[in-house]
Amino acid sequence: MWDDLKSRADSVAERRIETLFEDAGRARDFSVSALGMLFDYAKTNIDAPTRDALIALLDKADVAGRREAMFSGAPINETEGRAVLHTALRNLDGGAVTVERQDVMPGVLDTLGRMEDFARKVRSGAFTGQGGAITDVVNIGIGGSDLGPAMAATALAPYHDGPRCHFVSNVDPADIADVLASCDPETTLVIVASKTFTTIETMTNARTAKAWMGQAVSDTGAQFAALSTAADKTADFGIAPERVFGFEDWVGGRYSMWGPIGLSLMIAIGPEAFRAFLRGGEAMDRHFRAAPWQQNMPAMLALVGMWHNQVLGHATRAVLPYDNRLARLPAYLQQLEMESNGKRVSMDGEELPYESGPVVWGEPGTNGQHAFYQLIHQGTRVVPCEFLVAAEGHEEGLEHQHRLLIANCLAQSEALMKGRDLDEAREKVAGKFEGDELERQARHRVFPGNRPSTTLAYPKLDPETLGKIIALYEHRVFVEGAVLGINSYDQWGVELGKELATALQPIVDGEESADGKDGSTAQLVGFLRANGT
Ligand SMILES: O=P(O)(O)OC[C@H]1O[C@](O)(CO)[C@@H](O)[C@@H]1O
Repeated sequence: MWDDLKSRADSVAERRIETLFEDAGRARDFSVSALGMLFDYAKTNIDAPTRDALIALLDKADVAGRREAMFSGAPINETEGRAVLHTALRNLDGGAVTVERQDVMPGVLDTLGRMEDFARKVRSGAFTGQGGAITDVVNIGIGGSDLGPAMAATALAPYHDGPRCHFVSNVDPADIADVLASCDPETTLVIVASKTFTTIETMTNARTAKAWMGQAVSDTGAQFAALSTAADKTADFGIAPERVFGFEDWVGGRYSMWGPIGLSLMIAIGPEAFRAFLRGGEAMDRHFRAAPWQQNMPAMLALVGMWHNQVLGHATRAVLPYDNRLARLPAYLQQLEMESNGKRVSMDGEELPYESGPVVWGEPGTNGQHAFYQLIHQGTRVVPCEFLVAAEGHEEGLEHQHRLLIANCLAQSEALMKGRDLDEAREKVAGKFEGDELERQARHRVFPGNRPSTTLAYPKLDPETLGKIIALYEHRVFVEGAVLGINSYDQWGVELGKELATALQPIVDGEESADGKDGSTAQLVGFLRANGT
C-alpha cells in the first residue's frame, strides 16, 4: 500500500497543483465541511485515486475498529495497559462509558460539578484568600498540565471575566519569579496541576509558591488547589480534599485539558463557557465516529498529513494560525502530535518501516510572514503548511483589519501553490536591469510554487469552536497513530533525560564529582560552576 502511494507520488511529482483546478469541482470535492467548519485540502497534489489509496490505509489498519475500541474504554494504550478516554470528559450527555465493566460517567460528571461549584465561588468572591476575593490564579504545571489550559486561556481571552490567570511551567526560576512579582499572595489562588504529582519542575515551583505565600499568609494550604490522579500525594502536600480535583489514569496528560486540568481556564471564562468548549469537543467526537472517511475531518486531516510526511518525505509541517489568539496552538500541538506519534517502534516493538509523525512548528500569521516565510516560499525544502483562519474576529470597529488578515492568509496559500516563474520575474525587473544582470536579478525573484497547504476555516474563535478544533487535532493524532501502528498514548521518550537530570543534580550542586561523566558534560559542569552556579 505504501509502495502504491510512493509510486503515485513519483507519477505526480512534476504535476502542478494548480492544474488540478481545471476540474471545476476540485475545491468542493477536496474539502470537508462539518460542524460549521471548512477543511480545504484542494491546494495539495492529492487527486481522487490518491485519496482512495490513502483511505485504503484506514481500512487496512482497521481504524474504525480501533476508534470504537478507544471510545468504548478498551485498553488501547497497550504499553501501559490503560484505556484512552479523554472523550469521556466531554461526554456531556452522560451516556455510559465503561472501563473494566464500570461506568466512569458518574465520577466524571461529579468532578465536573465540583469544579463548577468551586469556579463559581472563586469568581463570585464566595471563596476568598486571606486578603479577600481572589484576584489572581496561578496554574503551576508543565507539558499537558500547562499547554492545554495556557493555550486555551490565550485563545479565549475575549471571554475572560474572572480573576487574572497565569501559567508557570518552567523550572527556570525566572518563570515563577516573573509571575509572582505581579501577584498579591493574600488574594492569589495557586493551582498545582500534575497528573502524577511527582513532576520535578511542578513540585519545585509549587514549593516555591508555597514559601512565597507563607511570607504573608498564615494558612497557605487554604489558597492552594490540586489537579491530579494522586490523591495521597496532594494530601501530603497539605491540600484539603475539597480542593483536590481528581481524574483517572485513562486521561493522558496531553489530552487532559477537558477535565480538572482545565480548572484555571474554567475560572477565567466561567463554567458556562467551559461547557461550550466541552460541547465543541463532544460534537467533533460524534462527527469522527459517524462520518464516512471522505467526509471525516480528522481522518482526512490525518491522511493529508501522512501523504506529505510518510509518502512525500516532507519532514516538517508548519501550523500557521491567522488568529493571533492561537499563538500557543503550535506549542500545544508540538506536545500533542510529537509526544504522541514521535515513536521509533510500532505497538509490537518492531522498528517502523516509515517515518514517525512529523516535526510540527509554527507561529501566527501575519507575524511569520515577516520572519520564516522566506524559507517556506523559496527554500530548498518543501514545508506543507496548515493555515487556520476565522471568518469573524471579536474586535468591533476593526473589521477592516480582520479582512486584511484574511486576505493575507489566502494570499499565502495562493502564492505557495502558484509561485512566480522566470518570465514573470523578468517582467518584475525589466526596466531596472539589463542583459546578464537582469537574468541574475530575475532568478532571485522566482518562486517555484507547487507547495502544498491546507486551510481550516471556521466562523469565530469562541469556546465551542475551540473545542471542535482541539478535538479535531486529537483525533487526527489517533488516526495517524492507528495507521502507523504506533501507540500514541505513552511517552517513554521523556524518561531518559529525567533520570539523567536527577543523577546530575548532586554534581551540579557540587556534592559529587563529575568524574565518570563524559568529557563534554564534565567540562560544561566545570564552566557553569566556575561562573556562578
Ligand atoms: O502532569 P504531570 O504528571 O506533572 O506530567 C506533566 C507532563 O510530563 C510528561 O509526562 C512528560 O514530559 C507529559 O506527558 C505530561 O503532560
